[in-house]
Amino acid sequence: MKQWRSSSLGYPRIGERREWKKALEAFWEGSLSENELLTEMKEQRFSHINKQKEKGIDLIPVGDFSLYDHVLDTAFMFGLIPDRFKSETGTDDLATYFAMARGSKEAVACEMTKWFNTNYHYIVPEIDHFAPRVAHNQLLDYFLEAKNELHVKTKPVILGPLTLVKLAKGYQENDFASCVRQLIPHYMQVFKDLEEAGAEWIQVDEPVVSTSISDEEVELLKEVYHEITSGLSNVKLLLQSYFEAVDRYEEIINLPVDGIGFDFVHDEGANFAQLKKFGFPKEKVLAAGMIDGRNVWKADLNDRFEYLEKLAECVDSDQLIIQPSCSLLHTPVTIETEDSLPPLLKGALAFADEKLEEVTILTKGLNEGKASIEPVIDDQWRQLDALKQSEERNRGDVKQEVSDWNTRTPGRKLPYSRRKKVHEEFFRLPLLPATTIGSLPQTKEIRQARSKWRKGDWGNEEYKEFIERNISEWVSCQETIGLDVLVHGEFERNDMVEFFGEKLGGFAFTRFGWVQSYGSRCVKPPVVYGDVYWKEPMTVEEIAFAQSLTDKPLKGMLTGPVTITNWSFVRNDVSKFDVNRQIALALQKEIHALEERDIHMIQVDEPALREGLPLKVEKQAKYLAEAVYAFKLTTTLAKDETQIHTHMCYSNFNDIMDTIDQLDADVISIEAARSHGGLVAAFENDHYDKGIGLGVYDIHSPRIPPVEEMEKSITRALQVLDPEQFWVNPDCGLKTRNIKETVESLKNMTEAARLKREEIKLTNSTKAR
Ligand SMILES: CN1c2c(nc(N)[nH]c2=O)NC[C@@H]1CNc1ccc(C(=O)N[C@@H](CCC(=O)N[C@@H](CCC(=O)N[C@@H](CCC(=O)O)C(=O)O)C(=O)O)C(=O)O)cc1
Ligand SMILES: N[C@@H](CCS)C(=O)O
Ligand SMILES: [Zn+2]
Repeated sequence: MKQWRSSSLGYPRIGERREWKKALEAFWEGSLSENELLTEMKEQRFSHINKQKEKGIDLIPVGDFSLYDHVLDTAFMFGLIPDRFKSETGTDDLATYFAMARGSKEAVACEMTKWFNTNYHYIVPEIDHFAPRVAHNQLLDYFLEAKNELHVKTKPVILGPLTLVKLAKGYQENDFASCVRQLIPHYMQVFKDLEEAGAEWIQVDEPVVSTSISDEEVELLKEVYHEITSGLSNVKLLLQSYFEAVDRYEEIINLPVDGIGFDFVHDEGANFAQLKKFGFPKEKVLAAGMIDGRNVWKADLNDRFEYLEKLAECVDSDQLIIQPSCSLLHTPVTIETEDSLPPLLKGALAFADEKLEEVTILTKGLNEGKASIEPVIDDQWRQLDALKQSEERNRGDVKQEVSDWNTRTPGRKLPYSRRKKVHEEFFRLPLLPATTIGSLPQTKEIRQARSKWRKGDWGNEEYKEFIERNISEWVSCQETIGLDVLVHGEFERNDMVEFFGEKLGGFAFTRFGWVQSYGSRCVKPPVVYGDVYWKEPMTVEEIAFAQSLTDKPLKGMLTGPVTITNWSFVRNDVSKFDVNRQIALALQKEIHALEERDIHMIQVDEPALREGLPLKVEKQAKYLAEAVYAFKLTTTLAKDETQIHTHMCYSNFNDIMDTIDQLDADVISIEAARSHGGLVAAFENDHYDKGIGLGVYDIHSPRIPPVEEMEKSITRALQVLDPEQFWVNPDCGLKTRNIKETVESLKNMTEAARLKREEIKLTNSTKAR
């Protein structure tokens, strides 16, 4: 008699061949009708359910699928539609939904930001005139279609009210509880509908419980779940946490819900330690996240099984559900189609489908006894062990170099105050130098050219010529626009991380290993499977070529060690900090190679530095110290005249100002346009003295910002920053913008810089008189 059950928290949306992305983009371009889109999406939803069923998953989710983003779905379902999107055609139509995500002619899109410490971006709900309602119970539709057409009783998944409000903006901090309370009746309505439709379990995701939460929030959790569950009779609620150990275990396990889901992978043993110490309520179901939902490695099934046996001792039979640690949104779909990976590596990999198989294997082991899964355990262990023993994972030279640095303190030779003088002399830049962040439009033509080259339709020479033609055109375009520091445009790069992954030793890259980054945009994180080392110059040819075309300084472009680590799938047999250091040493050599070719302004991008900040406050200092160490290790050997830039975006930086300072970069460009002066305010209390470019326009929007708007933003920044330290630049790279938008916006930006420069000179000369 079967006792234990398997479950899935969420399945990747994008499809094995990114069918989801392609359908969405075809719809936005107008080549697919709304009906065709919805039909195609339904087919995909069904295929995900069927696949999970075939894998043997007992509790299959619905509501994890989305037409853009699940946070947006939840906000939309509860009618949280900002006034600017309220169209004549009705507020809950598809056009409104996509306008919130992507903007429209009439209204700028909702903000987008990082989903906890992942590289997935969600649409930030806006709570302005807060009047929640159930606009449309989409979850019920999903549940019913699966029940009626596939005869599968699924498990609806929804983002819980505390997390929804926590992730939203537009309310005062002390209105948090009131906003959550106002949502309760509407959540209850959604749950009641599902109950009536026959749902057995509803998974309510409350990942906020895995962050550092306050006493008031814990009290609110109790109140909310007490009220919600008191209105339900048959359907069971499972409160799901992930990405870390829960912060307040004792209180969480006593919430009046029927089951609690824990992450037993990313908790560093803390969930289990608390479970041992405080026990687990007999009447509740423990949903155990046993398989890592965020990496791509096969699990050591023996270890996982023994762990499960220990858990099984703590709960009654029938009370344990086995599942991945989080939604599989963060992993590629399947390893099956990867035909060009080294066999040693492929044998050790598991993507979403394979992870679900691991879940069902563990479940089988519990139900039928370990002997029933012993052959799989052994086979999997052999494959992992072969990789562990491989040369790639045991490079003495790399390990030695990292440990040699342990006795030295990385850092620039001269202090910033002296480097500044050297750089003034060396570059002779005007006041408020105007520059960009690195990438220029990655047009369809560029992507197609790369595709032809990869397929072998184009040879190396043809591709090189094509890239050089783009570089030449854009160098002269940047000169015409009047930018003071130029970039080569990153045309040769598919992605700022994957590109380096393809060139560094110890990395592998997949063919179809895509994961959703935001909306229809995907990334293909490279896999760090061995010790990382520099093989040969990776960026020098293109950058030196660009420099040869101009007398203006050319800013070389590298992706920093922390970002490469955070946006790759990293081996799990050593710490991420070790991987950071190995990558840093490889990049150190790239900086040297750039200097050898007379590139003396080098940007080391670290957009993912803030994103990787641990969710628990007590772990943050160590992470930040390691990030600073890796950055300094990368830049430590740079010559005095080399000006090191860095760039950060996609996060809120106010809380890591000290870290930013400690990086000791000569110049930082940082996203600021979307925070409407919020970041500038952070500098009011800070004594940041190095070069800084607070982004003066939002590159995510196709809108061309007028000169006056950017002038205002410079003026605002100069109220707290010295004109001597200020740089003028957009928020982030321009790869997703088209050529016209880019050129027009940059013209306006340089004009704003010029006008401001004139104004400052005039004021200074008046003062001097
Ligand atoms: C700065 N950002 C980044 C993040 N993470 C990264 N790893 N990289 C980043 O740059 N996180 C935070 C943000 C997220 N922002 C973005 C922005 C844009 C994209 C994006 O445009 N993704 C593309 C895929 C990019 C890519 O690798 N392109 C390949 C081509 C791949 C492809 O689709 N090939 C086609 C053939 C092409 C053709 O013939 O037209 C095929 O295989 O079928 C390349 O340029 O070579 C996307 O389309 O989603 C992502 C994150
Ligand atoms: N240099 C990169 C940084 C993106 S965060 C770019 O410009 O795209
Ligand atoms: Zn950026």
